[in-house]
Amino acid sequence: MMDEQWTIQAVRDWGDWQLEPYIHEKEERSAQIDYLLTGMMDWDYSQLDNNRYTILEDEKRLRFMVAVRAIKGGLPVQYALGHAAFYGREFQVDRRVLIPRQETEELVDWILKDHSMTEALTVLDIGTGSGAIAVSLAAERTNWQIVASDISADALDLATENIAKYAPQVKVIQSDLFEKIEGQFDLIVSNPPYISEDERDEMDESVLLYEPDLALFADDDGLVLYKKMAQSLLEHLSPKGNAYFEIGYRQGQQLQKLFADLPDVTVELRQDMSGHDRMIKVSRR
Ligand SMILES: C[S@@+](CC[C@H](N)C(=O)[O-])C[C@H]1O[C@@H](n2cnc3c(N)ncnc32)[C@H](O)[C@@H]1O
Repeated sequence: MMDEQWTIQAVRDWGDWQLEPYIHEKEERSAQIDYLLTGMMDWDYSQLDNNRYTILEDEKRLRFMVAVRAIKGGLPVQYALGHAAFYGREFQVDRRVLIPRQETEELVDWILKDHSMTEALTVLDIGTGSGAIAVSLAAERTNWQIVASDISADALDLATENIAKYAPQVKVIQSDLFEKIEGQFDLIVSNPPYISEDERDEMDESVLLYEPDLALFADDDGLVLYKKMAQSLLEHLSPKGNAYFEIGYRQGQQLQKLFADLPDVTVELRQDMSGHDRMIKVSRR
């Protein structure tokens, strides 16, 4: 039974009022509400603006209200919606995987700018999570042979859905770093967990509460997985191959040194759009 008629603008205002005590900045509240509505309606932002006085069907209004209540409890909007935007595509996400971040899009961009479609490359993505990196590369470079790996079977179950949707050619392997990986690759890419335990206090509560620890934290000041990958990197990187890593903004100097100690490589450190050290490329000479 339909009790009330709610326009899009009315639910937007309701959402804003609900979230005000939790998300203090108006702009941030509006961004989350509009992200939720466009995602639910499968609209772009101009459609949302043009449909302000459209009546929202009851089932969608209830879904929106449930999602807003979950966001009030700290649930990231992408988990509430069930998907997140990454490099122009919507990836299914839930609490099994990290929500893919903008900084990681910059890493993908670096790789794509370095390598055109004319090169037929083999690629390994270590710690694929939702599959965001592997799928984006595979969708943009359809002739590349790409393996997506993760230690987490749960993450790989979800990655498999994103792979099926956008890039069914990507192969999936469950592996602790290189443990189950055979052979060499022209490109190795990884955005491993790199947050040190003592950074917990600086982190958003919603990240700590909802995103998987396995995707966030690493021992040895967040460096342990890079150190392990460095040990086997040259065994798995083709001659003239390149490896790209996302890194924590305080880890640039240490990681540059770690990789530069490998024989016959060059190392390049790059900053993200905010000017923080964020990515490293290791090239075999
Ligand atoms: C920071 S998330 C990155 C997810 C995705 N690649 C992205 O950029 O959005 C790190 C991923 O590494 C995985 N991981 C953690 N330890 C690992 C290990 N020892 N071997 C392989 N994957 C690991 C986690 O399960 C998680 O999916």
